[in-house]
Amino acid sequence: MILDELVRATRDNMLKRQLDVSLSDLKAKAGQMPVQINFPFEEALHQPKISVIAEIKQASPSKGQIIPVNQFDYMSIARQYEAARVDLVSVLTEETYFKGSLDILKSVVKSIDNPVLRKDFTIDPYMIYEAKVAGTSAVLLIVAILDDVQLSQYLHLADQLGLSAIVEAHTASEIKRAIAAKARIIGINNRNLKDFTVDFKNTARLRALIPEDVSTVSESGIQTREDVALLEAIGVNGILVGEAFMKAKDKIDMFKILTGGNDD
Ligand SMILES: O=P(O)(O)OC[C@@H](O)[C@@H](O)c1c[nH]c2ccccc12
Repeated sequence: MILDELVRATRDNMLKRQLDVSLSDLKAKAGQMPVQINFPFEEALHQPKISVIAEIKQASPSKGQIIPVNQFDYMSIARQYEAARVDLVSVLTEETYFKGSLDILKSVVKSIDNPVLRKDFTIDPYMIYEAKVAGTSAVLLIVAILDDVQLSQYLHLADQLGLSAIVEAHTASEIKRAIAAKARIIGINNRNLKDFTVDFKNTARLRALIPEDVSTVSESGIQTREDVALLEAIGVNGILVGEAFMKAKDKIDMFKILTGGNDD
């Protein structure tokens, strides 16, 4: 299964990074950083309109290389997202299949004011400290690759560090586990990570299981104004859009298309 392979690669890469920077180094650095007690990532999801999380990724296991390597000017893409007035930015940091990195993340965080999500296969507290030290506002916790103890421990650690967490689910039982772990943001992944199919109907069904006081983000496969209108009708706080933005020559235009032109 692809998810097992992603977790394996993530662990290998993390072990390599640990040779350079130990957990205690990271903890010491994190201890010197301010805790963002206002959780800006969550604040940005609490608006009357749908919030847009624009993602920076050059490649993925389902699509391969999304844009040519020489067009992957992530600093420029980040600034275009900011100029388009997207609400939040997500940066893929998984190295092997998504060709991301912590360096990309750090550069993006420094170059824009938007709260930034570290998008990765979080499998160890080490990665949550890395996200904190990189200056991000949120991490991703994927229910399918964590047990219940890890899920609540990692949520608690993120909270202590002043980081928000998108807890990602794809099935009804995963949604239940996310709620039981007291997730404040649940990401419904429209893409099935086993066969890569995208299904908004599944999302509509799962949305109904999430209580009103939990924010919902719809993730993956969102390409058109019609897709977004459907998700607005289902009622989600935010959408996470990667490929459509990465392929768009004009990010400002794409933002206007997706949101129906209301840039308030
Ligand atoms: O490029 P898309 O189809 O708009 O999808 C973005 C995002 O949802 C996708 O990158 C994603 C969703 N969940 C993930 C978990 C890990 C890595 C990546 C992802």
